[in-house]
Amino acid sequence: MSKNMKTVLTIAGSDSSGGAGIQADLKTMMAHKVYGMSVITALTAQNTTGVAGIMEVTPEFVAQQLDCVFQDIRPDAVKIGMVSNAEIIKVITEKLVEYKAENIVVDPVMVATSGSSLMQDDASQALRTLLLPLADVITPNVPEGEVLSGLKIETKADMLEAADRIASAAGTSVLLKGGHLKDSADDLLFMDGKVSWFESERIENPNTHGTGCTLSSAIAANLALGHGLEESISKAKAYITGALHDGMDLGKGSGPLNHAYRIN
Ligand SMILES: Nc1ncnc2c1ncn2[C@@H]1O[C@H](COP(=O)(O)OP(=O)(O)O)[C@@H](O)[C@H]1O
Ligand SMILES: Cc1ncc(COP(=O)(O)OP(=O)(O)O)c(N)n1
Repeated sequence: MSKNMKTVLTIAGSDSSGGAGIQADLKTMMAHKVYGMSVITALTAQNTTGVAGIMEVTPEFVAQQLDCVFQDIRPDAVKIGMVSNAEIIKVITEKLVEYKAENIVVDPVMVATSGSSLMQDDASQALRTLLLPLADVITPNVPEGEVLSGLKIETKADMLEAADRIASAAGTSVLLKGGHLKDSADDLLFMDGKVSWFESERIENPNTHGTGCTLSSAIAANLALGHGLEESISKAKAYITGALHDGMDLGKGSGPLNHAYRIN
């Protein structure tokens, strides 16, 4: 019996194709040998070609799931992904405060790479004012970074300005991911006014479904394992790069990653 098992909770949407959302999060946690738990905010009918439908869970049932988790197995870290409306964001915020949750990673999921919206328009304000300030780190991609900063992001210099702005507004660390830029796949951490780049080669692989979910879950898993934020990001970046390199090819569109890629 392992008494030292670390635990991570994902609060996110379900992806029926298993490449993003809750399914990607739990697979990533398993690959990191931490115990994964899930609070589901929405069901999506989706595959590698896009999102066909969304069924939201009621805020009351999200609260009930959170109570069940926190009153029994306390998570060492929490990852938050798809939270599609303001009421769900409000209830998650209240519960995280009530239970004094630690090591919170928020991936501000707004639009899937396939183009489908995963957040209602009125939720953006609740995200900014309620949830983002609670996070230890938030992990926007370039389009999300543009919405949160109000700036166009085309270069690494733009990334720096946008991350600075988002960090000041939310009062937390920001990992701005560079996967949507053309020439690099470098991610920028803005933490306490300090800038760190996490660099990797750009891998020519069209199968990138769920990269953001996977990265944020890997960061949460590493935080739960006791690593600091920079080390957790560095390890998560190595994991995502390895999984992309693995070259698994499933489905008719942008396929999922091999989450079982071996971690050193
Ligand atoms: N083609 C690629 N080659 C290498 N790393 C990539 C590539 N695409 C994305 N990544 C990495 O995957 C992670 C997720 O990034 P990104 O694709 O920007 O987020 P999202 O999936 O939220 O849109 C980041 O660490 C990013 O640098
Ligand atoms: C249920 C669900 N949650 C999040 C996403 C978005 O996943 P992400 O890793 O940010 O990026 P893409 O898969 O869109 O590249 C999703 N599709 N479904």
